[in-house]
Amino acid sequence: TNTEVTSAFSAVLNWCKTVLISNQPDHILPTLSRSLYSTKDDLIHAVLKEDLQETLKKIQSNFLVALRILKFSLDLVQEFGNSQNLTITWTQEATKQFSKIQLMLTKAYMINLMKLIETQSIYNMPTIGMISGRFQDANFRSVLTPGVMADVARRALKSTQNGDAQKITPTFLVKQTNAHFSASVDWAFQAFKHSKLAEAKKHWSLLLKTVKQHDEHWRKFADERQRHEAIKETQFFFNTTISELTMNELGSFSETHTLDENQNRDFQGEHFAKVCRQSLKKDFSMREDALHDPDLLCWLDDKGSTFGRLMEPIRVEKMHSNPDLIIFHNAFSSKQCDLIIDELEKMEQVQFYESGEFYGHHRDAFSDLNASIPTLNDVELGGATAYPEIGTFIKPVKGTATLMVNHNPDGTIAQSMTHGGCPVVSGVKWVGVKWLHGPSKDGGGNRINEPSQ
Ligand SMILES: O=C(O)CCC(=O)C(=O)O
Ligand SMILES: [Fe+2]
Repeated sequence: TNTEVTSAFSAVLNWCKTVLISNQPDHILPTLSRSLYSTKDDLIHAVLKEDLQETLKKIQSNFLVALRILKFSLDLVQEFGNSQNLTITWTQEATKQFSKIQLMLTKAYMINLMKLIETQSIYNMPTIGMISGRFQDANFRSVLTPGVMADVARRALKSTQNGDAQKITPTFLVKQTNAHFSASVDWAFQAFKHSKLAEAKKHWSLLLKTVKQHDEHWRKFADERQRHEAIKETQFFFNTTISELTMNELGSFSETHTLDENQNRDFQGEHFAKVCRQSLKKDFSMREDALHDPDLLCWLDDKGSTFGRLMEPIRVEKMHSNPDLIIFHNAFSSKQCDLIIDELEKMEQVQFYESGEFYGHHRDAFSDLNASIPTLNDVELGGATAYPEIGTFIKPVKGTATLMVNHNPDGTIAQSMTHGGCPVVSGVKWVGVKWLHGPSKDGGGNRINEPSQ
């Protein structure tokens, strides 16, 4: 929840109000208004009319902005407050809230850092490939901002220059960035403050330069074995440290973030990563040996009508037999996809991923049901569904639906249908998950057409 942000903000506003009502010196107001509003009039209007919804929304959606405002206000109190003799309570309150928010930020920051590190490990991808084009987003969200990226890169580079490049493991990065947390936030502030294009570009090119240098070192040390070790280390650190932080320091902020058990990086985890890496490079979804497998075929499905045959037959691709894994390439129109997102969201049957988010390899829990996974948008980069046992992947293309038969004919869960969502690198991913009774269970009610020669 955003209770802390809201009450911290109310504390700031109460102070503003007192300042305004008690006719404070004119030079306080422009400074104050810069932190929240573009003009002094805006500030006076908002505070006196108590028309604060918009500002609250702005602040609640971005901890970095909230933190900046609070930090700024604290400076103001220190500078002008004592002479006004009205700040003791407010200062105490604001300081308390300020530190809470900072902790929340630390946690959000570390989670994002983990996403970055995991994504980089899975794809073995240079950082530079992960950050291009993301600056636009930086004003409104704290997910993988240039500040986070720059910090990772800066710390990695620094350790490289000190001659301990081997220490560039996720644990090292997390420890370092945690210790130097405030420095990285400052960097982010600079980026926000100078959000004019020219300034942004300057920051950006500095960042890119640093990142490039880091990547050269990353490549050197990124052989399979070392990454595998590094990921195990990360997981340990992540599970212990984050939950300690949450329990001991965040108090009422109770949401704990732990990695899904299924994301245990066993040998198959490396397969998952491998298939994800392939998916970034290739455009087709058919597995490598598919052309020689008589069971795997592509055909057009006319949905049982002449009209369907003429107008819009579905292109069907069979990726695996016994049990079946089948792609329906043009199952939905773009408009239908948009509607489906709305509908499934209400039923909580839609899965949403942002940059760095993924769903580790797993088997779906119901042995008697099949999964249909409609892809509801196009993803800029990443986000394929990987099948490590089969050694194939399905790219997320808007309007495609995958049918996955989750069970063997005897009803047991099919090992071969182990799957997971690869990290989204750029863009977002919406997929629906729909559970269906399949042909082998209900005797053919939903039978899909077999290819007709
Ligand atoms: O996001 C994906 O590609 C897969 C989603 C999935 O496997 C699930 O929701 O069970
Ligand atoms: Fe699944």
